[in-house]
Amino acid sequence: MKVLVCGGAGYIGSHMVRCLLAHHHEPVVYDNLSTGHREAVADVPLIVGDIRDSETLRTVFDQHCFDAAIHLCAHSLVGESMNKPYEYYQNNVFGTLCLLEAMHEADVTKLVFSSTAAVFGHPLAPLIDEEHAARPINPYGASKWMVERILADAAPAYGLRSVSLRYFNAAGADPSGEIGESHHPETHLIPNILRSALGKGSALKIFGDDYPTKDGTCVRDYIHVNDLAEAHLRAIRFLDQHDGAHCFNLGSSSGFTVLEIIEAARRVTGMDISFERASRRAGDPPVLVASNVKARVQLGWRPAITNIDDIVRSAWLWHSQARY
Ligand SMILES: NC(=O)c1ccc[n+]([C@@H]2O[C@H](COP(=O)([O-])OP(=O)(O)OC[C@H]3O[C@@H](n4cnc5c(N)ncnc54)[C@H](O)[C@@H]3O)[C@@H](O)[C@H]2O)c1
Ligand SMILES: O=c1ccn([C@@H]2O[C@H](COP(=O)(O)OP(=O)(O)O[C@H]3O[C@H](CO)[C@H](O)[C@H](O)[C@H]3O)[C@@H](O)[C@H]2O)c(=O)[nH]1
Repeated sequence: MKVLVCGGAGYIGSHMVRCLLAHHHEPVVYDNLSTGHREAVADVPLIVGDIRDSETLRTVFDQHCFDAAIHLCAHSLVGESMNKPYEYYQNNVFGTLCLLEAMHEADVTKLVFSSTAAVFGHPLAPLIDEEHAARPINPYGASKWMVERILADAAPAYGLRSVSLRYFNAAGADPSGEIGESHHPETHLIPNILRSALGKGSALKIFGDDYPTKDGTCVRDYIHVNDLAEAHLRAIRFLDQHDGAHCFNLGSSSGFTVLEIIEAARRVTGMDISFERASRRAGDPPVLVASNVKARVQLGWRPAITNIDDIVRSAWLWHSQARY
């Protein structure tokens, strides 16, 4: 397959590109490099462009015959989205509409979209399945939910086949150590812990230790980035057999507290990682854990890397020798 990977120079996108190559597919990356890295996709065609630039997109679709598109572009920081909602809706909703229109004109009918656990807001159940109500509590989650709604309307109107993959917490890095997570500023927990172990960045802070969880810190479902990539391939194959708009929650179905992740990092690095206790971060739900039953049954997907130390170890390999 020839696959357009929008946002392919980013953290998850660059792992997606490697996964496509490993399965002998042909990825073409489209990315404005706002948070992505040219070095992360050195071996594949990279078109530097913005999804909101319809003219450039049209040229790309004229020049290539794609079997499917994977759309990972977004602004994706929850806290920032509270202060800059226009920018979030502009990039995440308007940008997606530009891509969808270009796909429609080019008759590309299969899309895998990066959605998020943030569509659920404050969860009402310990394991979140696809029946759980979507009630986002910040503009980032709302923008992703709006796109899911647009995809549902696009199916009967234009015949667009789509899968929205709601990632829980993407984590880890490719075992080659050649690509990994590199955001500036970095807000995610595992990179912040490992950077702190390396003496980089500011002191590690735990945001809130008074949540109703076993040790008072937030629980998250960490899923290896290569397992996420694999799910996209399965989603494209699923769309060969199914029309309509579909969604799947992608997680491991087990949760770890912030303190447990720090413990895992201590075991992996052999270092004593110090931290400060800070107040809660606005918009953080106490617990977010996926039920992955639907993805297992309908996509035949199951995470291969489930041990939290293995996930943290793969991230450590990257952070201890990060190339970009
Ligand atoms: N990292 C996570 O834990 C997580 C969890 C849930 C959902 N997601 C979603 O997954 C996707 C990828 O996340 P990531 O962590 O790899 O982020 P990232 O910032 O590393 O990657 C996003 C990529 O999209 C590009 N991009 C952004 N806006 C663009 C535009 N208008 N035109 C062209 N390129 C553009 C960026 O340059 C970057 O390469 C995002 O949509 C994010 O919302 C991520
Ligand atoms: O330096 C840090 C960083 C994070 N945390 C805590 O660690 C947990 C995980 O935080 P991350 O920032 O790593 O991840 P989030 O769960 O906030 O966000 C992730 O999941 C969201 C879905 O809820 C979005 O999709 C988002 O893009 C994705 O990064 C949270 O409780 C957070 O408060 C800290 O204590 N210290």
